[in-house]
Amino acid sequence: MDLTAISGIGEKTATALAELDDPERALRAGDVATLAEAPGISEGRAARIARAAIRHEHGDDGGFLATDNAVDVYRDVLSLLKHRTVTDYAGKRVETFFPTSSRSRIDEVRGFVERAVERSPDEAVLDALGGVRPLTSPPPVRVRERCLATMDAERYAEANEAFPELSVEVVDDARGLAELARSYSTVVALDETFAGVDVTGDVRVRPDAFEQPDEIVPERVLAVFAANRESILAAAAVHEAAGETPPCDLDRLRGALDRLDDDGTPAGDAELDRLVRAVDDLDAAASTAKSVANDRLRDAIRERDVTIEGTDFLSLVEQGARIDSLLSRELADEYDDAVAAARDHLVDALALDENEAELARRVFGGDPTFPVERRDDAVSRLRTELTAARDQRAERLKRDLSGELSDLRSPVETLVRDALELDVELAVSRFARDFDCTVPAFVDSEGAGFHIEGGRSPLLDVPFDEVDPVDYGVDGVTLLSGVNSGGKTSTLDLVALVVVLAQMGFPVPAESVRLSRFSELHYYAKSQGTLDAGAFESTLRDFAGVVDGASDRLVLVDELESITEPGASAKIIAGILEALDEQGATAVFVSHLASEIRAAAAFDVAVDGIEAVGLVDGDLVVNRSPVKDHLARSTPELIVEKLAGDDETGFYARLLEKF
Ligand SMILES: Nc1ncnc2c1ncn2[C@@H]1O[C@H](COP(=O)(O)OP(=O)(O)OP(=O)(O)O)[C@@H](O)[C@H]1O
Repeated sequence: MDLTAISGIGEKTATALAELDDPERALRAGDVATLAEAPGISEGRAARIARAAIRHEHGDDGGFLATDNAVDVYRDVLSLLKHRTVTDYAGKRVETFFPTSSRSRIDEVRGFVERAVERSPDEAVLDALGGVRPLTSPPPVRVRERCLATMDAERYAEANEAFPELSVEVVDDARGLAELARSYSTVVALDETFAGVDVTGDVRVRPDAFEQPDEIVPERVLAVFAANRESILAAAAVHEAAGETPPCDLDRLRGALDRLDDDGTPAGDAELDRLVRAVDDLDAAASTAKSVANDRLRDAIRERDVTIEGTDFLSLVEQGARIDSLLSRELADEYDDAVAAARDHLVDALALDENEAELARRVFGGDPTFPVERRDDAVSRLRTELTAARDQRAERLKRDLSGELSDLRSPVETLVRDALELDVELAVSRFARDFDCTVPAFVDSEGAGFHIEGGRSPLLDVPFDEVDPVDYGVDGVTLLSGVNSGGKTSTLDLVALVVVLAQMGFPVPAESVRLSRFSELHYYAKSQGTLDAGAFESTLRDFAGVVDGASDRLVLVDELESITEPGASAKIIAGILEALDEQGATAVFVSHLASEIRAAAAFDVAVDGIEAVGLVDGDLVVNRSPVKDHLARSTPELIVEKLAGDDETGFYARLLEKF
């Protein structure tokens, strides 16, 4: 697939996406998390790219939301959905849903929604979702004790690229390998030619290194799991709380994570802990052991009477012989005791095993001296042994653990991705439940318009459970009249909302809805007062676009008359309605000038009305559902009618006749 064929994806983005394992799948699935793993692609950008790819696949030109006000309605829908997501991921992912005229796209989303609304939002699941994030790749960890070796310059470059964690060295022959083995704990030779070469040290010949990177650098997979531990555990908790079958054994996964430290090193191994401590404490323990020996020997000397023969005394005084010579003769047992105490201390303090204890014993002993000295060469030999044992143990544990985690890597990717997707599905399900939604029915015949029963907009400025259900249906071109504050604007908003949701493939907040699959939505909200000549001209230009273009459009316009003086407005609106009628568009124009427009129009314009059923304590009681083919009485008319009721002068009756 040529990614640059998708509008909005340039060469640079296509190159970044090509770094992913399967960019086409991620694009098709709207998998924002995977797309955002491409270098330099944020989640927001990933959502836009996914949207562009979906449009491309379904042949959608992106023109459905034809006006700013239509876009605003879509934005409102997105925020209702986002409000019901838990993770940032799902917040971005819902942006991959958009209204369209493409039947295949609408059907695709309806399939997804059908599954989603089956989900019952459960507090425990929502809680667990709070800890789930898309998996991240930590920066490469530098591994100093291992290197790669090759004789081939090309392989050298490849290895540098594929293994940023390791040094890569060029060698000429087996001798080169042997030299490297003296500086590194492990040397991994990449060339087949080294197979069978006998070199001292830990040298492994792995021509398959590029296919098995986790075996060569077990730190890599360990780092991924350490960096994403919380998210992985949260995703596991989500599966359990939701009763979903996880893609791997969760106890095994948790067991493996328990054996991993936050810094990506193996944890919970008593033997490794012992060796780490022994290396760290070796110097301090050797010094303490020396003090133990000297304290003991000093005490012994203090308590002893030493008899010295005259010849010995003379040789001490005359020849400068050392007092130590007396030690071996007079205090040999005490010296041995002191040395034994030092050795025991060292072995106990470092919890050394049999072989290590053997080396530790060499740290003290030899010819008696006072004070007792430690043998630094023996300490350093012991250190070398302990360090090698520690590194080998760590390496083996790393390899074992990374082998186990490598097997879990792909199931864990699925585990986290499924948990994040569940968040999206739950948001859709909560939306559908919160607003008592139903699945709308598309009517295939052109010009079928829309028919809403029991529609309730969650965007109104009253709590949702106080919204009066509205029934309204229109095919063709219609004027919507009605009392002030009767709900005309709210009705247009409801129609726009229902159509946007339906054409996203989503359920709608109504008892039932039938509608055309509209090609475009043109929504013009009420303008703020009379426009100056320039703004008026540009509005008229806009409407030239509205009346010219794709058929089967839905045009919703709120009180266009306010753009200029009433007389001119009525004529202009009548002209626009005529053009829309000729095109077979579905249109609702809210207006207080219904009679005037009707009189100016060359065809029989339908007029619906939102009627006040009366005045109670000065407040209008309104039937929010427009009455078909009915010019609603205006608020002034109602008030005059009320005054005429108890009128003795005849003045109000006279006014009433004017209506
Ligand atoms: N279906 C409804 N259920 C409950 N309240 C509603 C409903 N529709 C409208 N309202 C309330 O009536 C108020 C006025 O509605 P709206 O602005 O739609 O009336 P309007 O007929 O367009 O008014 P105007 O003629 O002044 O432009 C809304 O702010 C809302 O509080």
